[in-house]
Amino acid sequence: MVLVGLRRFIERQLNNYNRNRKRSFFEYVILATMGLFLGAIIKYPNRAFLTRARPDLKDKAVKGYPLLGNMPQLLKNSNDSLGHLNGAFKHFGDFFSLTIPLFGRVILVNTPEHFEHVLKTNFNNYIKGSIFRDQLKDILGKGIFVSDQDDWRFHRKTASNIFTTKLYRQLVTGAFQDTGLDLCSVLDRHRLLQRPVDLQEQFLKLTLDAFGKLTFGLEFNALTCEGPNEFGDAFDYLTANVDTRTSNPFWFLTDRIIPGKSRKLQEAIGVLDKFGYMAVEKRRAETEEDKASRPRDLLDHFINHVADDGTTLTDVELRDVFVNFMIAGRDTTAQGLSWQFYLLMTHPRVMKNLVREIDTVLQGSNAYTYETMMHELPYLKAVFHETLRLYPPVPKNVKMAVEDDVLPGGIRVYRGDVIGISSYCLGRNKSVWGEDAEQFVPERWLVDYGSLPSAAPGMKANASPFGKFKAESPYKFTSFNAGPRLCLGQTFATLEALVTSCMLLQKYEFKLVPGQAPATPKPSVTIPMTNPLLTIVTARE
Ligand code: HEM
Repeated sequence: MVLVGLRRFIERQLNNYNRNRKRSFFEYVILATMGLFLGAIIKYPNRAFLTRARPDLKDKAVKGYPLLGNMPQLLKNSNDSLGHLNGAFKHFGDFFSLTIPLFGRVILVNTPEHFEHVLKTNFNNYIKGSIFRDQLKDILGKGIFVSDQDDWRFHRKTASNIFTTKLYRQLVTGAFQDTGLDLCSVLDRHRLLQRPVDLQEQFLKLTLDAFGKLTFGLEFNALTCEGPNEFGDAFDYLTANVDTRTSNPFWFLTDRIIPGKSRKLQEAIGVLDKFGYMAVEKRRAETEEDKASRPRDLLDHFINHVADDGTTLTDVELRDVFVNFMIAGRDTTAQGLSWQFYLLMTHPRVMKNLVREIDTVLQGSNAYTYETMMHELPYLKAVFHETLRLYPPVPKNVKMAVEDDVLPGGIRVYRGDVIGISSYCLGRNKSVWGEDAEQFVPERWLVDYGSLPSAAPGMKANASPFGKFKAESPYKFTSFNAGPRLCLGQTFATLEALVTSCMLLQKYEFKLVPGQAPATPKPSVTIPMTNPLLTIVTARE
């Protein structure tokens, strides 16, 4: 249709020209628009409009389309964006560049030196920025994940108050065991009915219950109540749908055009709002007596904050705190546990070693103390870290340059450029992790592994036979981020995952339901699995 119209229009113009006839105003406008369009195509033959030509990146630029740059490729590959990103690094090496309309130039980097530069050395120059904020503001509001500079400092400082060793000591012997026991009841029910269980679903319920209660005083009871999980479902819908905004710069239009999408988004956001405001309202209504009867939690710290000018946080700001922390505390650890159990079930040798370590160290007890979890189970810690290396719950991230800069290796960055970093790709980079980078090998995290006889002199009878855990530089293992914005919940998440793993592996054996396709990451801002993790659970002999 458009092409036929265009052809007729050109024919008419040629006739007019031959007959020396005057053109209408409308025809002049169309001709001028066509001229501008043609000029723009000549100016931006293979990159997005309004982006700067970068001859210095010629060999590192993914060839794009006139005016649209690399947007068509991103949209085409959006079902496996991590796989394609990883493939591009394999092709281009340590860095490459894309252009996207409205987002501008994106430079993607993939070495520890680049991560260190962006996340620490020149931290102040690389902010979340307006593109990222706009994409997420209807969900995350002005919370910690989308804030920069003073706003971010306020959130970080206020939240840091709760992440103390005292809290961790209480959690490992209290709340984490309580939710672990609830999960065991669910597994027992499935076991007795000989029904497979979706472990991914159950881990999401576990972290929701633990985090909701500990930080905002909300009893979700997701594990103990069967039936739909209103909060969890809304959350999953949003994280999956928001991810498309990173590859589609016109998301603000398409979200409205796709039938029903805008309504569904609003409904899901409404569910988060409902729970957020409920937590705030409940807390504001508490008596002094109620307050004294429970430990201070995250919401207390934010609700009691008084700024220098005497103002306190509004309900909307507290709702944003709620949503940001729920996304941090629920999805990440649950996904870490899901991928860990998947990898254990598909690597029986590792599973066997891990069960041996847990049995040796804990001797059948539930002495999940802070010290035991942090220092006496090196193989378990290695398994968890190796899982997060291959399947980081925050697999990709972007930063925006405030000023011109030069990255390691001499890569020029101009103000407004976007820097893309991916823990998923760095974790699979062979020049960083070795030829076996894409294999699941927990032993890479251990020292003295295999060199100690099982009962070496001076060794405790219940010491782990697997040596010691060796932490990596946070710029090489970036799954918890690094620098000033290092994950605030790193120890919290590690302890929750370790206690839960011990409780489950002491009691049960886990086998994948046969015939399932290999697990793959589902497109999302985090890294859920595409399909349920259907598992057969049996009691250990
Ligand atoms: C395996 C579990 C977890 C992983 C892999 C993880 C990873 C990360 C990553 C990569 C970031 C940086 C995100 C960004 O800048 O956009 C981050 C930030 C953060 N995480 Fe975690 N996280 C985990 C669990 C948790 C938990 C359980 C909590 C809360 C208890 C938490 C609290 C936070 C907070 C508050 C931030 C923002 C820090 C800041 O911007 O200063 N995380 N996390």
